[in-house]
Amino acid sequence: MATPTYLCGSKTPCYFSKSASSFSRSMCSQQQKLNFASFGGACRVVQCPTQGRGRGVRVVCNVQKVEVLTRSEPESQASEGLSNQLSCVMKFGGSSVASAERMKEVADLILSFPEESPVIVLSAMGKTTNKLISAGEKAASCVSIVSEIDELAFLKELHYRTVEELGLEKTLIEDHLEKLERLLNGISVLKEFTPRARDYLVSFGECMSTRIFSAYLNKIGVKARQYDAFDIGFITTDDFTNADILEATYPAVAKRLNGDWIRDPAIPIVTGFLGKGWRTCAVTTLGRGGSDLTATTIGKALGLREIQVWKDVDGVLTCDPNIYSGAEPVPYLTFDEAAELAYFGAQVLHPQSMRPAREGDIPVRVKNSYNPNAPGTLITKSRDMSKAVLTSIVLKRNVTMLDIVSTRMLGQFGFLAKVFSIFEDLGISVDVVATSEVSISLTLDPSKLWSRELIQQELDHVVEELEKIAKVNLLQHRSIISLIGNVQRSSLVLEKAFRVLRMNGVNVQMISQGASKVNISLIVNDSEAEKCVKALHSAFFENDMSDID
Ligand SMILES: Nc1ncnc2c1ncn2[C@@H]1O[C@H](COP(=O)(O)OP(=O)(O)O)[C@@H](O)[C@H]1O
Ligand SMILES: N[C@@H](CC(=O)OP(=O)(O)O)C(=O)O
Repeated sequence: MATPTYLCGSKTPCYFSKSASSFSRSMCSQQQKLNFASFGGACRVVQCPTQGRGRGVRVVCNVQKVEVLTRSEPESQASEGLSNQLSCVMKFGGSSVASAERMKEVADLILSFPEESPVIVLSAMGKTTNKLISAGEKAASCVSIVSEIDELAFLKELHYRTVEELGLEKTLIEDHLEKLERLLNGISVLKEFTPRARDYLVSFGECMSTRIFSAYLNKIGVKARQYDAFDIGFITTDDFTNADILEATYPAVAKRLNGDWIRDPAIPIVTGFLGKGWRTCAVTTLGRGGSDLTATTIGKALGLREIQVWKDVDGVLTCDPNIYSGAEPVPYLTFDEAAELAYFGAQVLHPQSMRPAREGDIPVRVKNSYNPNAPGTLITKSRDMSKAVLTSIVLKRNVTMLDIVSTRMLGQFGFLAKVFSIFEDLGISVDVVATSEVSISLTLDPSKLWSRELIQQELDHVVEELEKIAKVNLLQHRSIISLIGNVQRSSLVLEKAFRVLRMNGVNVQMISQGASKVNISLIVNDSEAEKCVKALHSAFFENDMSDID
């Protein structure tokens, strides 16, 4: 490690200043090489202890110009360099905090924005949530000796190794891992894995990742404070595995985070994905990928300047990179576009996450924690649509479609109302709809069905109820291809899309372009869907568009 040269040529390290928020370089007489008590590659507001004006001189470094010489052990008053207001949210998903190495990189990344006082939202490490769910399923079904469940051993090893590699105490997560094992034992005895137990079980992932990361920041001298979302006012419905945030959350979260920040500034490290059911007071989860929603909720609650969601891709892409590796980042999106995209299956954002951001009118930036210099995607209320045709193609697989034809003659009224009241009574949400006076084609939202794991019984029941008033044709294994873009130019989009589909021998079974100004949905067979997405991507994003412009 290079020998540090301290601020103003001092032989002792510089101290972090109290409440310094402005830079007064002129106060520092010597402009030589500075070490601003850097941590993790970033520099912060510091105080010069030896400079002529004595302690209390406030200096904010210009990060670009500062040469970082050491990762010095900082002084206890590190947090005092933080500004007097929280400024943004930075959410890091599981892929961003999958290992000790990644956590160090994320810490460096956060500290490379010294002008920010962020709220950090973290997901569970890597695939922890999946592992917890399969551990719960095994405990409930086949395995009687819980300690033999592979996933439990994996999670223990991952978390203890991470703690060790970060130079932290095992005790930090020991309690959680012991409690986790006891919980799995309970599930194994009962042979029952209810949605409520499932939410409590998966909460261990975020509870541990945030404790580890917060302890690491404190270790490197950045004052941080861990929060469990269910303890700081994230109040939700009691819909375990898919809970909705309730309004009371916003003032409660703002009061807690702002209050603590004003009293004793420390970077808040909040568990993503989790809440507390308002009736049951039990831990709930916000649906898979729900940490994005935690981030936007905090952004709105605190009225922050920006919400950043850090992923493992260069932003929202023109299609799922797992379907087509040539997908390109989309630089700008509106909240409406992003919401449709997420709702119709783009895994990159949680379907509900745009709502708080839109309500609070807070820009959301999707960035790549593996490639921070990539510009990412900026999501705002509006953007220049004059040149926009198609923004992104989204695929939602394994969708169930229903063709419902009234058994009565033409001219009857109330048919649509009757059909939809059946769905309402059964609590099933409908995705895409196309209607005539006597027939309806629609698709059912699979996530709603999956989350309650009642797929077949529920479908049978739906059909049974509908058959009282109509002929019903149930079609499974369908896909929705959503063309997200400028529906003001729908004729162009449709002309090109249908030409591509015809050339690929694909028949569209249903089409919907409704009130949404940004989405045209096409239903095709699951087996043809990927081929369609690739062909559409190639036609819209890789070929010359002049023939349709
Ligand atoms: N249109 C899309 N744009 C970007 N990523 C997408 C898209 N569709 C699917 N994905 C997938 O979403 C992943 C990122 O979302 P997610 O796994 O929730 O990230 P994280 O765990 O970091 O929050 C990407 O790795 C990519 O495979
Ligand atoms: N850990 C949760 C919540 C989440 O948001 O995760 P990620 O940000 O890694 O998608 C999940 O896997 O669903």
